[in-house]
Amino acid sequence: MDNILEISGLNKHFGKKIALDNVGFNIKKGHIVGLVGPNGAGKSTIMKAVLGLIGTDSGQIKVEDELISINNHPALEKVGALIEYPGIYPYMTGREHLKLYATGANAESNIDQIVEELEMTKYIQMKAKSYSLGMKQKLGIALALVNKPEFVILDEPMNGLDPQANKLLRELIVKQAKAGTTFLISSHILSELGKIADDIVVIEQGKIIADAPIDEITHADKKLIILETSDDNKARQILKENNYAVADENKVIIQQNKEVTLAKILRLLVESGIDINDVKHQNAVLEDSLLQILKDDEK
Ligand SMILES: Nc1ncnc2c1ncn2[C@@H]1O[C@H](COP(=O)(O)OP(=O)(O)OP(=O)(O)O)[C@@H](O)[C@H]1O
Repeated sequence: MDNILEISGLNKHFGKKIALDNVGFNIKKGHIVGLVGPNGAGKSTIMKAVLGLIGTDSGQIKVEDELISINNHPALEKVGALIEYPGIYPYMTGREHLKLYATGANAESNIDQIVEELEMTKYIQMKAKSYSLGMKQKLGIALALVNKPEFVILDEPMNGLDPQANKLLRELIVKQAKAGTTFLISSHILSELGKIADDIVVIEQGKIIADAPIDEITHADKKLIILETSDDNKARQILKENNYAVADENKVIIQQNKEVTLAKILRLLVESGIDINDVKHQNAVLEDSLLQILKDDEK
């Protein structure tokens, strides 16, 4: 079986509010999947349903081919999770928290390993009441990972982390995914998610509106050409008159593809008396692609 998670036809109401509307998607083993969408779209609700923390009205969730519900979650022994704010007790040390969670014969060495990997050694023996937001967040991530689960669900794991901690977390996630661990991660920090995700699932108002490999979502095959010219306004106007799709920005930005080549664009502009001062290439970033997907869906 290739999929670690299979969700189909999932519906959930909170009173009259539809939180999940016929949600379905699968996650392949060893993949890092980003779950993205606006505030209140339904990301946390999906994660809680997968963890059997909330019931749903209808639909199916399977982890490792086993059905999950609020009353039945045998497969969840293989799952580690950080959902919203980690439950942290101020008068316990970080290490005591990890001891509460760690199970199995290798519990102590697993604790040592995750503390070292997340660079928490300096403060792991201190009471959690002295922890900063980022230190608490790291402890929450450590709790999700300490038992080396096969499937990890992280809701906004980058919250409160500084750039160095973010990098550490990214590297750890990629390393574990290479070793076979699967990740479902929600984050509003798309620049961070975009660096590690294999696949992206986009949710809006409870509906899945896109579900594809990240290269497809960001059109990695189509680069942007960014020009600096002697007259950017005139350059944009000429390109538009010649049916090129030009972004309405201060710069001159055109999406490159098989038909739209740099050579054709430069020739057209130079022949129109415009000097080219600089040419840059840029891959579309996840944030822009997501905004476009949400805009298209609105239409
Ligand atoms: N316990 C609850 N009672 C009532 N409404 C809820 C409850 N939990 C979630 N909702 C509603 O369900 C919808 C989806 O919420 P959810 O927390 O899943 O969104 P989200 O995508 O995680 O948002 P964010 O990015 O802001 O964290 C929202 O409209 C929210 O108000």
